[in-house]
Amino acid sequence: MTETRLRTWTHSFGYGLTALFIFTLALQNLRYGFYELFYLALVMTGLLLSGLIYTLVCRRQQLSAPGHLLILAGLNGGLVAAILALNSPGVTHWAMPLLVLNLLILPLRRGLGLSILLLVPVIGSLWFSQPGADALITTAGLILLLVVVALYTWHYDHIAQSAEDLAITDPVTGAHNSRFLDETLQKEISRAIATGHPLSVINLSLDYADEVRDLHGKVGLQTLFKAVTEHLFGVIRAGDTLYTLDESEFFLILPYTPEEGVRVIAERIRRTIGEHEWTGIGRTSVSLGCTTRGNGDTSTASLRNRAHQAIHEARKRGMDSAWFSPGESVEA
Ligand SMILES: Nc1nc2c(ncn2[C@@H]2O[C@H](COP(=O)(O)OP(=O)(O)OP(=O)(O)O)[C@@H](O)[C@H]2O)c(=O)[nH]1
Repeated sequence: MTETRLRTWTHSFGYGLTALFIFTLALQNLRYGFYELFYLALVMTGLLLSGLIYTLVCRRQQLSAPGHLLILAGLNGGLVAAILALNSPGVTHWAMPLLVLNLLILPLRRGLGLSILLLVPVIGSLWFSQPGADALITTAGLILLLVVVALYTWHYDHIAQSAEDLAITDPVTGAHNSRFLDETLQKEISRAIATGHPLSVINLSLDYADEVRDLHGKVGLQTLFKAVTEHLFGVIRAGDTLYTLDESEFFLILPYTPEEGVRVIAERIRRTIGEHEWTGIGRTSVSLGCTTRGNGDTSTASLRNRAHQAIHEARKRGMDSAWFSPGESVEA
């Protein structure tokens, strides 16, 4: 299940169950003749149902739907106004489902902020209208509920972020993986088209990887691969992104980098890798295929293929070299 769909389900259940709960309170207050509370609960039920409808209408933009903040601010504000106006101690308990709903639906910081804004007047009115011991127990209950739900939300966000990082990261090298390459490259191509800035890429391959594997085993090759990854992270500048494709191939996306720039950085990478003494391996070298986006390049495939072919050209020239293939240009 995607995050968007999961959120649509949880938001719908959250609004739906809270609406049912508050509507039950409305009926109970009607039965006992507390008409002000009955109308308050009815308005809240209406707002909760509008939240449910909004969730279903915006189900494709659930992660960024701004209307939830308005609906929840209305619910929280309405309850605070009612607590202050009605002076009815029982109403403070209605804050409990709202605290949970704020944190279930809004991003953690906003949910926490809104809940604290709700809790301050609720707790104030408790201490004003109830005996100290009762107020203390209810205050402790409300704060405990807020802390537990906030911690749970934080924990969920943390796990979701880790899962997302794992999905786009190579577990051996810590660089991004090939799955994330096309997604990022397409975004960078669109950005380059929109802004007119140059975009270059480098496909980079370890020379003699098979020989390294035969001599030092799979572990030796992996160690070298990891060390070269770290070296590359140290050479490239902020904004460049590095991807590891298989156990001997890398890809670099270099935004805002023209042909002269990619030639400079490719040569720097080739030279520094060739000069380095690699622990357990000794000397090694790389072949690099570079290209810069031409105005005919609108897809990731054209840039990736051209950079890949440029590596073959570099290898034909005897390894340890960089080859640049110019981009495709079309008449405007
Ligand atoms: N994307 C990218 N381009 C680089 C990098 N290093 C050099 N370049 C390109 O090569 C050009 C010349 O780089 P340098 O020889 O380091 O000269 P520089 O004047 O210090 O470069 P900057 O101040 O980084 O622009 C830069 O303008 C960039 O286009 C790098 O790490 N990443």
